[in-house]
Amino acid sequence: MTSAPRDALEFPDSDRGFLEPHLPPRDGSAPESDLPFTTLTFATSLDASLALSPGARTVLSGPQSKAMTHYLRSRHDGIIIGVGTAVADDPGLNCRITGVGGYGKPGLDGQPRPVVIDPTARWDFSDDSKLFQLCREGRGLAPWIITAVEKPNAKKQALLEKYGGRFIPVKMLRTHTGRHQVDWPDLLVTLKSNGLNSVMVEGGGQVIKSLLCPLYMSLLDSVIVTIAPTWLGEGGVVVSPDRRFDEDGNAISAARLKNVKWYPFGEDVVLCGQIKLYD
Ligand SMILES: NC(=O)c1ccc[n+]([C@@H]2O[C@H](COP(=O)([O-])OP(=O)(O)OC[C@H]3O[C@@H](n4cnc5c(N)ncnc54)[C@H](O)[C@@H]3O)[C@@H](O)[C@H]2O)c1
Ligand SMILES: Nc1nc(=O)c(N)c(NC[C@H](O)[C@H](O)[C@H](O)COP(=O)(O)O)[nH]1
Repeated sequence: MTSAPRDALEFPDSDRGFLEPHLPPRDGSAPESDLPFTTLTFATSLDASLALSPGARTVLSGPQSKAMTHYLRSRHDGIIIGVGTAVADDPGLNCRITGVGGYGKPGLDGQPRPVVIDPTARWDFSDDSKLFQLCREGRGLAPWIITAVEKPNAKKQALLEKYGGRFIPVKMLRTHTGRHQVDWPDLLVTLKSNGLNSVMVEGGGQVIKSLLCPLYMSLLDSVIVTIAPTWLGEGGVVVSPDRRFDEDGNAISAARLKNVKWYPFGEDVVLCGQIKLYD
């Protein structure tokens, strides 16, 4: 073991057991499936906000649930975020649990692949971006950027490739409001065929909303939500999927979990479950 960096987090064995039924199998996802094991995980306030505003990095998780999120990162091959989160947070998207590669262990074993959905390749990353600092220090992997642009900016591409990352062009649909919409099954199949047997989707709001729709929610194998005891107030980035309607036109819930377990964790509570599918 090499010594762990100062930002290393501890996540004791005694805290790990409860998560096991909600995690990808240790030997990878079902080999016969084209899809990776897919977990939706995020932290929310009591008023369903992920952040104070779309551009604001907002700490919600307490120390224990933050360490839990990093443990989840060690148990997935990839982390998916939207470009809004990349721009707002300048994230590291690595795993900082003691014992993984770069945190007490040589190599990058246990480090997930960051995957950023960026339809127009607008993320203006540079050598100073946190992700690349971590790559230089041997503490994280370079991102894959999922884009609808066929020929992204050559300078950005060179920088990305210098660290072992890349742009992955995919076909995207457009919503009725003109927004890009990734074809989730297609993206997940692409990620699995590139070696990611499990992925966790961390957010932000638009990414989560796009998954929690009738067309795509069945792709989720597991949902793990940290609920922090705070209200962020109006103007936050809210997790609020589109409503569904029954055959009589009455509004019904947008999505619901089944097999639910609640675990108090420090001052937070961690909610684990699976998407309940409707007929
Ligand atoms: N609390 C948490 O767990 C958590 C997690 C992640 C992000 N956040 C916060 O959320 C905020 C960002 O959320 P947001 O909703 O503004 O941005 P986002 O991260 O969801 O990114 C939005 C952008 O990503 C792309 N995108 C998203 N979904 C897509 C899809 N299905 N198809 C194609 N492109 C898609 C689009 O370009 C869109 O403009 C930040 O403040 C961040 O700190 C919090
Ligand atoms: N679990 C969790 N609790 C939080 O309080 C919070 N703000 C996030 N946010 C999720 C987001 O996807 C990434 O955590 C950030 O983008 C930063 O990532 P890093 O920590 O730099 O690796 N996630």
